[in-house]
Amino acid sequence: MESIIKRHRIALVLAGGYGGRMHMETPKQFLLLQGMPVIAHTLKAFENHPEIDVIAVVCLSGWEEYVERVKHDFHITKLQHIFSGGSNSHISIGNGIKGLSHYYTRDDIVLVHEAVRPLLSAKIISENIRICELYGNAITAVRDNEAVMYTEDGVSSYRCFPREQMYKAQTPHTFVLRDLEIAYQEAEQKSICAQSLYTLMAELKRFPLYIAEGERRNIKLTHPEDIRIAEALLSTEMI
Ligand SMILES: C[C@](O)(CO)[C@H](O)COP(=O)(O)O
Repeated sequence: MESIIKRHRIALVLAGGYGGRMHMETPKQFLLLQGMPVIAHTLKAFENHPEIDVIAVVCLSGWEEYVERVKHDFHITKLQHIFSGGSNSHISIGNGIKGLSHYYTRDDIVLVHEAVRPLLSAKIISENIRICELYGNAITAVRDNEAVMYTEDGVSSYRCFPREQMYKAQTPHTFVLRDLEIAYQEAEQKSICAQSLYTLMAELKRFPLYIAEGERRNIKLTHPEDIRIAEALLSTEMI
């Protein structure tokens, strides 16, 4: 009889940054949002999703105990690994991939998500898994609703892109572990330090990248006003 090996679906949550643009002492992934740490909202989204088996966090140095406390206080039972963050997101993702490679097989699926996108929905997680299982990868993205101006000097623009063809990348970015390992090996050989996993994969051009429908509310907390926007979005959910 043919043996059926179950593929793990792993959420790799990135919480390794300082969030300088937020101008707060506390890194933005640990700020409170409706009385609950931002990262707790994010971890809950994965914890509550039936298709996610394991959660791993890439954590800013010195905040590991805080994450352990969040795990305990908010009953994040799927959180099984905390890996060290690096000095930028490229290195942090690399640390996460190396860490996961010790425990999981190369066919397992990894959803790489920024802790500072706490309004992640179950629908986006399901869509990432569906698209990745169908095509081999998934990048969460939303259609753009504004014109995009291309500029080289930040002063003038001579080029625009058709709006219908523009999408904004969000996270999760979902890949099989094998492709993540290969991409990071190649990045190391070519000394590439990418801004995000999406930009790395786009630059390497190893395969097409497939869109998983995102949501406008899946915002990334970057600037102080984003906290108020997220609070407002969360309170509309409760009505
Ligand atoms: C990954 C990302 O959120 C996709 O839009 C974005 O590239 C991250 O950018 P940041 O400069 O690291 O916040």
